Amino acid sequence: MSQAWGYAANNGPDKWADSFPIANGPRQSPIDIVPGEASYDAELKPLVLKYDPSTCLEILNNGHSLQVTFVDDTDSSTLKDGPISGTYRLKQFHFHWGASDDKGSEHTVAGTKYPAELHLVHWNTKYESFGKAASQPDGLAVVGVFLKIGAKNASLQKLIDAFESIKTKGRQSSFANFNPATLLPGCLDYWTYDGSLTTPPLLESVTWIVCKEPISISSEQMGKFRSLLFSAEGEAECCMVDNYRPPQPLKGRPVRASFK
Ligand SMILES: Cc1ccc(O)c(S)c1
Ligand SMILES: [Zn+2]
Repeated sequence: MSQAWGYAANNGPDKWADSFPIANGPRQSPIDIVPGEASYDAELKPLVLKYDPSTCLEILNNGHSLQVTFVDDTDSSTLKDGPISGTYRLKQFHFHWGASDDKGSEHTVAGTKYPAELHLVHWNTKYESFGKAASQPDGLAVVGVFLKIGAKNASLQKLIDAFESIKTKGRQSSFANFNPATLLPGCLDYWTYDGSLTTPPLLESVTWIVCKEPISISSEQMGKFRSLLFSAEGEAECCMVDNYRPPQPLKGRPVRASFK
């Protein structure tokens, strides 16, 4: 794949293995989660998420998704317990979504696709940085939250209100005092398994924590996500949609549930 990776026919998920052979590795993500085949693990702890809104730094269009980035030089915004050991710091969150409401999530639940999926990316502080952690098998922990069409979401609206300033690839703007905890569902029951980044370099360093309960997004708000562009200013406009990787082979991995 001579050109940069993306989600088009010529550079999308089916082509990623050309430049990133790990795409066919043993612990790739996302997966289809089959609740009846997940095993309840009574030893799994509740998630402990502590987020400090003052660590929120900026919102950006990186050409693949919209991303909100956090200051991660202290343990102000962290994930602990759940299936992980130690302390993982929040680095960023971003989304994956579809061109229509019948697709867009990366993980699926017994084959069901949600219109979008939120990823909260955390790195293990036993390593000195996100970059170092990202290459370690226990380096990252990503909390996945499904989005379901329903009531308008006031927390997502705060992100959407900034979209005009990040419409095109490479645009970023300051984004302060946002509390990512407001994007979490009320119930934090989850499935967990060992996987990877879902975008190149597809590093197999992620402990996935996928929440069972979705959060809501209205149809109008979903339309605003689809108004963002993959393309940079001055390029032919290409709507940022279908920026999701389809489920990958489980290859014998156990999927555990924190709930009965
Ligand atoms: C670190 C990171 C970057 C992009 C992603 O889609 C995910 S899932 C994780
Ligand atoms: Zn992601």
